[in-house]
Amino acid sequence: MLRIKVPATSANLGPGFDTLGLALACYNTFDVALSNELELTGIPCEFSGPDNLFAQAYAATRELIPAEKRPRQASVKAHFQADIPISRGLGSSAALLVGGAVAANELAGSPLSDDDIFQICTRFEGHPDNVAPAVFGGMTASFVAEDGVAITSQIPMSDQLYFTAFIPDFAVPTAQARAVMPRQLPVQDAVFSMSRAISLIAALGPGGLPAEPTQAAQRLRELTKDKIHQPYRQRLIPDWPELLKRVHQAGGALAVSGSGSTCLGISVGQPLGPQVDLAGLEANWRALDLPLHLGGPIVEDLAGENEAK
Ligand SMILES: Nc1ncnc2c1ncn2[C@@H]1O[C@H](COP(=O)(O)OP(=O)(O)O)[C@@H](O)[C@H]1O
Ligand SMILES: N[C@@H](CCOP(=O)(O)O)C(=O)O
Repeated sequence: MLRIKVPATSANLGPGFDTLGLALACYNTFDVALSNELELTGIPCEFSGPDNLFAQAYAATRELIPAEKRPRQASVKAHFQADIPISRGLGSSAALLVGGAVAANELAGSPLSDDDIFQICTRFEGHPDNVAPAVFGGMTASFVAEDGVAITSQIPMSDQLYFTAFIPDFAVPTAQARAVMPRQLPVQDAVFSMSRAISLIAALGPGGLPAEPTQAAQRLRELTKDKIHQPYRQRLIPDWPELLKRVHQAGGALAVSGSGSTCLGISVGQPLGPQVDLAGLEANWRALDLPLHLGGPIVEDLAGENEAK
């Protein structure tokens, strides 16, 4: 029996639509073993059939394993402990895909590389920005080349940064949040976001922000602005203007996390969770101060012996 822990991810970081993402220390944990039949436990029953994303990624990854290394047992039993909230913009779908792909690979003795896992899961997810940090950890910038190959780079991060997930009690499925975006954009809106995304990458690196805390917060607020997706998605989050005001008063910046509904707070020097009052908003919100997760998914052999051997 193997235990696989895959981190939550927060994509876009404001202006880096479908490009930037980071891994956060909140996990989906999958206890997995080879089996002749698919058996998924610990999940809401509406998500437990063969179209479950974990099961789909498992099956697709297994097919890519050379026949001589493919385990004889055709399927997997997996128990989920899913701490990543579903359809809240924290990469729950990417975590399931990566969990399934890593399970298939590990139970076959790891014939595939991390990059293979990244390619398989990106094809399912349709964009690489959650899958890359879920597979490689830290903060990543990613794109899919014209030949269909996904490419990612790790971005060095300052250790002075704090990330806070403000999570509401309502879901926004990614498909819905993509549907509210316009099909075409004015060039000046694209430039608005592109210029901030590039400067944001530099700003989040070691020594990338002004040393004076008020100026650092001001710079982060400017660099997390966006005109590609946030203006449209903020309308799906009725508390956005008030939450933004409170986060700014607490000295932080705020971006829609992935496609929402979670909003990601970024601050320098101290976490925002204890500083931001969440009372009196329309929705019920909770704040989770989450360290960056570095490295890939965590794999532990619970039985001391991998069944594939
Ligand atoms: N714990 C889980 N168990 C089963 N399916 C899940 C789980 N978490 C996520 N999913 C799948 O992922 C979908 C949510 O994906 P999406 O709307 O992109 O949200 P997110 O922003 O959380 O990735 C769900 O509809 C379901 O199919
Ligand atoms: N770039 C995607 C990211 C979706 O992230 P999720 O965590 O909401 O699945 C988008 O903005 O649609």
